[in-house]
Amino acid sequence: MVAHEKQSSLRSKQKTDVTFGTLPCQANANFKSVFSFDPVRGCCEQTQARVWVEGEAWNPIPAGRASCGWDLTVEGGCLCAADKDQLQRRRLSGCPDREGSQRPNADIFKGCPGSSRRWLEPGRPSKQADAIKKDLNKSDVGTQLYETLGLEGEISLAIRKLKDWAAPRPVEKNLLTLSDTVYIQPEPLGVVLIIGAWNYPWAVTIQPLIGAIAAGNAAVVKPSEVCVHTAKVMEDLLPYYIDKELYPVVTGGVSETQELLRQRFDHIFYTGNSMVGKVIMEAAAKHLTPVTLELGGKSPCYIDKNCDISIACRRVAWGKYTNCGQTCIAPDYVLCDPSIQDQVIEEVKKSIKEFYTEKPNTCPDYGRIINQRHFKRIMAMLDDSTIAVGGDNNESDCYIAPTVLKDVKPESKVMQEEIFGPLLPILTISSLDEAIKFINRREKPLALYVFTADDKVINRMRDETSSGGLLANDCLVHYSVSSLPFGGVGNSGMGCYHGKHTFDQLSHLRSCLIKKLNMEGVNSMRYPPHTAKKLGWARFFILKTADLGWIGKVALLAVLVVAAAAVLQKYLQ
Ligand SMILES: NC(=O)c1ccc[n+]([C@@H]2O[C@H](COP(=O)([O-])OP(=O)(O)OC[C@H]3O[C@@H](n4cnc5c(N)ncnc54)[C@H](O)[C@@H]3O)[C@@H](O)[C@H]2O)c1
Ligand SMILES: CCCCCCCC=O
Repeated sequence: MVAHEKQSSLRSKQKTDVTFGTLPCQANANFKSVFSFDPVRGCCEQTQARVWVEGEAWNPIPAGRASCGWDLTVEGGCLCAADKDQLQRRRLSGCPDREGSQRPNADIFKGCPGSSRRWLEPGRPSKQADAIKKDLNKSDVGTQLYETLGLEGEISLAIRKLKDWAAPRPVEKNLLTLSDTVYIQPEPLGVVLIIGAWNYPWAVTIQPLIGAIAAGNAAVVKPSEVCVHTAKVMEDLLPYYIDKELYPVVTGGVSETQELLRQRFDHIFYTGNSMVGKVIMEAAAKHLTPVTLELGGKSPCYIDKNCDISIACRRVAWGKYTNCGQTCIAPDYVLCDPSIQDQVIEEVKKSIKEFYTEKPNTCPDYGRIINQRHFKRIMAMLDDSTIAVGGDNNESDCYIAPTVLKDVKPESKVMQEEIFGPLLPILTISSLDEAIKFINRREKPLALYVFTADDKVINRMRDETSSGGLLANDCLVHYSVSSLPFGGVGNSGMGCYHGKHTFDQLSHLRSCLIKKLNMEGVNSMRYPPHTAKKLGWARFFILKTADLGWIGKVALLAVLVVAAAAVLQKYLQ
């Protein structure tokens, strides 16, 4: 189905919302507002679905009825519907350890039918790699290295850790709640809209999806239309491996995305540029929908005089020219002392040759600019700068050679926006202080790179600047560490993901305090009539004991128990 047909079918389904009364088991039942449910375990008691049966009020779906229908609703409209029994059967088969497990459940990633894992298995003829070759000239190995390897890692991490992530998380208590059970219970948000970008189309679109599924959400996946071939393959392949009713792929461009954005979701996870990020946030605000914005910007790279320039430049060249510079965390520009500029140029040049040969245009590991619009945008940045290395290009092939620009001025074109292409401007500054000032005068970047042998320089950079991530003596690799929250700050984004961070980002961390109905005496200090004496006790319990350590609290509790026992004994005599 082409994009606009799909959209209009979605729209027409939305209109039928409240009269969606064709459930197999109960013809007179209608659904509304289904946002919070457990698609992995299919636990109907926890759904917030409401069912209306003639002559009755809207009620939470009771177990018997829920088993006949399953509905994902956006803003009072039905986005897609599936038979829940069928989903359940599909998930259960081939997943022997599922019995009694916690929700959500990692089985969806294991060898179950519908598993998202098999399409990532290396060695399979890969439609993804073919498509991505056409879109960005990424090699098969490059696609595995930069796109799918990380996804495999995330899936296997989710399989290993999901039980822990989803389990109740006990928290520290104060003295007043010492006998209560106090914990955080992660729960699914509902339906997540994932809007992907084109530069690493699998990585940035599927990685949030893994976390969304792990956290027990349904998700609408909207790949970037800019990577034409990959979007098509994603649309074709995903429903084959994971449930299309719970994780539908919606393809299309700006108007389709805007149509999606008019709907109500429980979270929007957007990856792309900061300008569109504002559009997303504005649309989300209409429904008070929380957003994760994975944006970009100009990530600075400071090369200190005091470092191995050759190694630094090899790492910078790798970070810059991978995927032809179209990486959100690519070092955008270099700041260095004038005395090392020529050496930096020479070393980057050497690395370009080492990685991509004398003729990068014939090297299978060197990518292409995504399209001619971006080609023209990048080429226009060269107008007022001096090329030190590279500069060759071919519009028909969207080829721009790895390029280094020297003596670049802050006001030059290449410094006005994120480059997102294979141009490396070098700007000379006279000191670390000046570098820090330069960075702080601009928007907070997604990544900040510092190359130095001096820990003090690293510490100063860390303490006196702000950025999504900070890397010393390397580029890009923080992206591959699942335990690090990946995301921007300020203009480079909000929210974060990877590993458990995605799970948390796409869960509601629900505060739970479970008290027993006994020990009412302890509560008297908060009940009216309020008195100074009661306030004094409240102050003591809440404030004074806050600083006590674990042992202190137990000791205090023991004293209080003994005192209470003494009082009680005296009272009973
Ligand atoms: N932080 C990250 O993880 C990360 C990863 C990749 C890319 N990026 C950033 O993304 C940018 C490049 O991506 P892009 O923005 O060119 O990607 P893009 O053009 O593919 O746009 C991203 C998504 O936004 C949608 N979109 C575009 N215009 C829209 C509009 N007016 N209204 C609603 N939706 C719209 C597109 O359909 C697409 O799905 C760079 O700034 C890069 O740094 C960030
Ligand atoms: C290990 C490098 C992977 C880089 C992926 C970056 C995604 C953003 O553009």
